[in-house]
Amino acid sequence: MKVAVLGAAGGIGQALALLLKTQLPAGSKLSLYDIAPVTPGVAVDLSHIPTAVEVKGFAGEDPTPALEGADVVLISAGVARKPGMDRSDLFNINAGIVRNLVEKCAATCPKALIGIITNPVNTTVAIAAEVLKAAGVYDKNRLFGVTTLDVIRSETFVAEAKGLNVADVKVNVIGGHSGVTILPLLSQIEGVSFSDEEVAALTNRIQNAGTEVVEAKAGGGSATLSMGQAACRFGLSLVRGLQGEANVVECAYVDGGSEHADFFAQPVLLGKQGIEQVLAYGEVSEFEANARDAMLDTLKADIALGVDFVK
Ligand SMILES: NC(=O)C1=CN([C@@H]2O[C@H](COP(=O)(O)OP(=O)(O)OC[C@H]3O[C@@H](n4cnc5c(N)ncnc54)[C@H](O)[C@@H]3O)[C@@H](O)[C@H]2O)C=CC1
Ligand SMILES: O=C([O-])CC(=O)C(=O)O
Repeated sequence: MKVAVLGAAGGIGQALALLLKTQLPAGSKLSLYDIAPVTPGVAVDLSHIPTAVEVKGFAGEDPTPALEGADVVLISAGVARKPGMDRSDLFNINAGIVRNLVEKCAATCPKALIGIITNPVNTTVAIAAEVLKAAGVYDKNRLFGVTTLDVIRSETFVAEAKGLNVADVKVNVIGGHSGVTILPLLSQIEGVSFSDEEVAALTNRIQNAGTEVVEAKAGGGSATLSMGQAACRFGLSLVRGLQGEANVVECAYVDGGSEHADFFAQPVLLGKQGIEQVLAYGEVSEFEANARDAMLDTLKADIALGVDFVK
């Protein structure tokens, strides 16, 4: 199994690469690419860790050598937020970066599963889909917006608030990956109940958790370490699905035939071809149904921005 990380010299990329070096199955290959000249050095550094995962690093303008034979491509290349910025403020720079990198994926590894981390995810995934369509290689079951950070944040915050073992807390997060489009389905969590005030406060914290990190880092970037962990969890799930493991389920932002929008984050069953089955997200509370319906104009506008950018 070969996993490529594009943006591998960045804050997320390096954390993700470290976790993949130590957690990918034995015999895997890890391919690191970034425009930053340090990237081959990041690979040399990681290569001294004694695991049976081969690491290679590539820098420069062309990601092609890193993408050859890739089964999974995780893209975190681009710029991150500073205080006062919204994720949509990243569009001007990151849209072009994602478009160019996905063009290279289409040409070099058209069957790879592609996970987009680069913000604004609601829009960059739509850009990736249009690029793949234009190249004639689009398969909706192989493209994912990585929303796992919203899931792990929800699990962490709920466990903290309710004094639970975090390993036992599972939360579906649906919608998209910014502000009001992030909707944790707290009503579904087994064995806990929340007051209306708790639901409102927890939902708000999860929706604004990215900003919480951006402000705490005070100009030094956004979430990198927790995102590295989230992307590693998601990337390993893609690999486990590809290897034929049963019952691998993750929430992700996908073109899954949702009644709500062309792309919508919801649980998907992963398999040898990427998405094996898009799963229903289940019963929701009245609060959640209202929040879901209220986000749709924002989400659809974010998607349209990406489609228009490519067309
Ligand atoms: N999906 C999610 O939940 C999350 C997404 N993000 C997003 O991930 C992205 C990366 O964040 P960080 O790693 O913190 O940023 P960073 O600035 O630390 O790293 C970005 C890396 O991308 C590289 N890069 C820029 N243009 C490139 C290109 N054309 N080809 C290859 N590499 C290129 C840079 O050299 C840099 O090493 C941002 O857009 C951020 O908003 C961040 C946190 C969570
Ligand atoms: O908030 C940001 O800019 C980075 C991000 O997507 C997150 O931490 O969820």
